[in-house]
Amino acid sequence: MNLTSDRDILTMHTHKIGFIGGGNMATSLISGLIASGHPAELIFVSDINPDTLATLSSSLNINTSVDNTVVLNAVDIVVLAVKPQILKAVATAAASIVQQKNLLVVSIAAGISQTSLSNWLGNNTAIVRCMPNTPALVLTGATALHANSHVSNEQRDTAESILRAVGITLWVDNESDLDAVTAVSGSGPAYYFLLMEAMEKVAIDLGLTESTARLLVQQTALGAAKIALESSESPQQLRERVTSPNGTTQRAIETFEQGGFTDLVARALHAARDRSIEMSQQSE
Ligand SMILES: NC(=O)C1=CN([C@@H]2O[C@H](COP(=O)(O)OP(=O)(O)OC[C@H]3O[C@@H](n4cnc5c(N)ncnc54)[C@H](OP(=O)(O)O)[C@@H]3O)[C@@H](O)[C@H]2O)C=CC1
Ligand SMILES: O=C(O)[C@@H]1CCC=N1
Repeated sequence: MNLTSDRDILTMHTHKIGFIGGGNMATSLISGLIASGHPAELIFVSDINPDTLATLSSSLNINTSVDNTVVLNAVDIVVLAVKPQILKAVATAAASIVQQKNLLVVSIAAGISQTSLSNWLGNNTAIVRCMPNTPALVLTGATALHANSHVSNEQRDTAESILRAVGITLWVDNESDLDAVTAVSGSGPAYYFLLMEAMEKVAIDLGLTESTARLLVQQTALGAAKIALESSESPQQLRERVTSPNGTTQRAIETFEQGGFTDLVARALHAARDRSIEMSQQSE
């Protein structure tokens, strides 16, 4: 947790926060909020799936309803956490309560623009669009936020303090930067998991047991991330420190580069960024 002031703590612990959609991301955010001290009784979630709600209710002791309007009526802030494809229907149905109660709306949907959200929720709605990531579950999330012109400074602080309870936060002035953020940190955990998945498989092929392979891969990922965060050196310098001349790492890195690793990473992130833009255009 990275709270910076008593005001942050007060803000996040007294607001009634609602989540529409109780899936992967909402669960990460809610778990993180509770782990960081937000009272469970001030958290409300709605979802179309009663089983999802039953699990959330029993594991986290929060308020649940299959009816989105029950949650909208109960809260001060609503986090829209459904899939982008169904956000239009959910937002349009929420619009009258959002306007009536002047709710602050926080959208975590990838590729849904401020323009679309305003069109669906009402043009004067205070909307913070943000892009978190799943490490929020373990209070190590990274979230970029963008506020529209109807969001007051106090509302900016409130929205940020919710996300800051589950990791680091930063604001982007240009909404279009969220497309790049989505490609880097929104989708990013999956890239590291893909590498871990591949390394684990090969470690087993090389003769290690499954449990040994997993433990070594996990601890190596943790160690690399920790040293990168704590060191003043760049990733390139840190990589070079591991790479003894003509040693094992050099052989592996050369193999990665011969396979076009850096170019492949570039193509993957461009593809994710382009998909985010495409989704925004399709939603408008
Ligand atoms: N997953 C990630 O890493 C990240 C996701 N995001 C964004 O977060 C949002 C949620 O993603 P994620 O949590 O992965 O998705 P999930 O599918 O896990 O969660 C969405 C939930 O909403 C439920 N739902 C569907 N229709 C409705 C409805 N009409 N009213 C209420 N709830 C409904 C779904 O139920 P059912 O499954 O039964 O349809 C599901 O439980 C997306 O917009 C995504 O772009 C942002 C950053 C990272
Ligand atoms: O894959 C997606 O579209 C979402 C957005 C970022 C992570 N998951």
